[in-house]
Amino acid sequence: MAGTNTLMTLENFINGKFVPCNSYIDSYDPSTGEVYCRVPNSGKEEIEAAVEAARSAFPGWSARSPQERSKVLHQLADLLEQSLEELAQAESRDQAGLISPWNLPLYLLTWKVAPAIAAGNTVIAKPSELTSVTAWMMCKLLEKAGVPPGVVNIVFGTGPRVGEALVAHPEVPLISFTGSQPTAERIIHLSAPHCKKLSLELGGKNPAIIFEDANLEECIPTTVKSSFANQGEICLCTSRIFVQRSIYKEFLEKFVEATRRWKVGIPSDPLASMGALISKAHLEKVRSYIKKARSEGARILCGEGVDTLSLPAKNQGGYFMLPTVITHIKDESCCMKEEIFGPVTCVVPFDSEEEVIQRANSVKYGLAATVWSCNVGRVHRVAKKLQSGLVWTNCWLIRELNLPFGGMKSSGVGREGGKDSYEFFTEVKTITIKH
Ligand SMILES: NC(=O)C1=CN([C@@H]2O[C@H](COP(=O)(O)OP(=O)(O)OC[C@H]3O[C@@H](n4cnc5c(N)ncnc54)[C@H](O)[C@@H]3O)[C@@H](O)[C@H]2O)C=CC1
Ligand SMILES: N/C(=C\C=C\C(=O)O)C(=O)O
Repeated sequence: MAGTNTLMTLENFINGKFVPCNSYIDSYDPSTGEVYCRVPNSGKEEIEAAVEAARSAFPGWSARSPQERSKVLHQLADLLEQSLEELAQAESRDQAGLISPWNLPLYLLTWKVAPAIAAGNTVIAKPSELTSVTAWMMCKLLEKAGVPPGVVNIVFGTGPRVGEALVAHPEVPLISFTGSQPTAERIIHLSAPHCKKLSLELGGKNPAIIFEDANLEECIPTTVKSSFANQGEICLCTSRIFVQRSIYKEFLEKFVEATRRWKVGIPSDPLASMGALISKAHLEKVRSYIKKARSEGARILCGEGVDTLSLPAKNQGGYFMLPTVITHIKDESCCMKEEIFGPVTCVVPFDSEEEVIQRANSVKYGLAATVWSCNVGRVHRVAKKLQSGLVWTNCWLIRELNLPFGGMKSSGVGREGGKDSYEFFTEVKTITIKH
């Protein structure tokens, strides 16, 4: 870090060294709306240097045995664990290549970096310009962990400038990206001339299907969490809740009551379940969906425009909003079709199993779904018919990192995690020897 007034100033990490940049962009603290850090505005020049570093480091790193690489990764994991509190503090401040988004910054970065280098690759990572701090903090641990210079290079900056320079570089053969579908389209376009290998983890419009025999005592708190965890800014969050008509009224009353208890607060508030959204522009985008729903005749049962949010004076400029529940909305509404990526969820009734499967599958996305029922046969039947890369039944976000992770349809291409990451980050070679 270089000191500039009181603002934290990040530097790129290339070939094992922190390198300053010619220009910088401001990064905002979402809980106050104030600039708190400057992030390198890197471009082609920095990508050239990072590619050269990664290329030079590759022969040595890939020649090491898996056991040697594993030792280094375990050392890095231990160091990250020792810095957990510091990293959590930093991430709650800006919360938020391998091209990663802003919503789970360090998790999504390490989720890609670890399997890539474990398999013997060298990497260039570009974290989101909105949440770069914890990636930069991790760079400080790489040398200590024994990661040789050039094996992990981190270049900060915007998507159109440095992201595109990385994606289009002819010597970068493989891209793992998590983010939005329009950006994925651009990455496919830019990488097509080089036939690059791509892994794309994109958005979702995830349904929760709640049958009349569901255990509501478990289903309601879990569905509040699946809708509003991390401000609804997780690609796996629920945003369409289908409830069987016979329990619709009871479910809604209890769900709205539980949503009102989902406390919005500042990062230091230990009772808060939800903080500020990532940016002013994103907050406005999320609010615009609620406005649209209202104009279509939908009802807002709690949250935005209905309840009052009280915040300390210094956080009045922060990007906060209340968790919001929408009902009386048509399946054709953009709120039921598009990824909002905020603390907004729609609740609608259904009558039959066939009908709800068809409606749940009627969007372009196919990432995650939950199914709630005590009938084991039904749970299996429905889970099988859902067009969804991940289905949780009577639970949400139970994660085993070795299981395949990824979506169908517009939710992505490929799977990551365990064996799938290993296959993505390696090439199979067939050698036929005649003797
Ligand atoms: N995992 C997910 O499903 C995520 C979905 N989103 C969705 O995307 C919407 C917009 O969020 P953004 O942060 O703008 O997502 P984004 O897709 O624009 O950004 C994700 C990453 O890609 C980079 N990027 C952007 N344009 C690029 C380009 N042309 N070439 C290479 N890299 C590029 C960004 O700098 C960032 O590191 C959200 O509202 C949400 O709906 C956002 C983040 C994660
Ligand atoms: N990829 C995302 C979340 C992953 C969560 C998990 O692996 O459990 C995302 O929100 O972009």
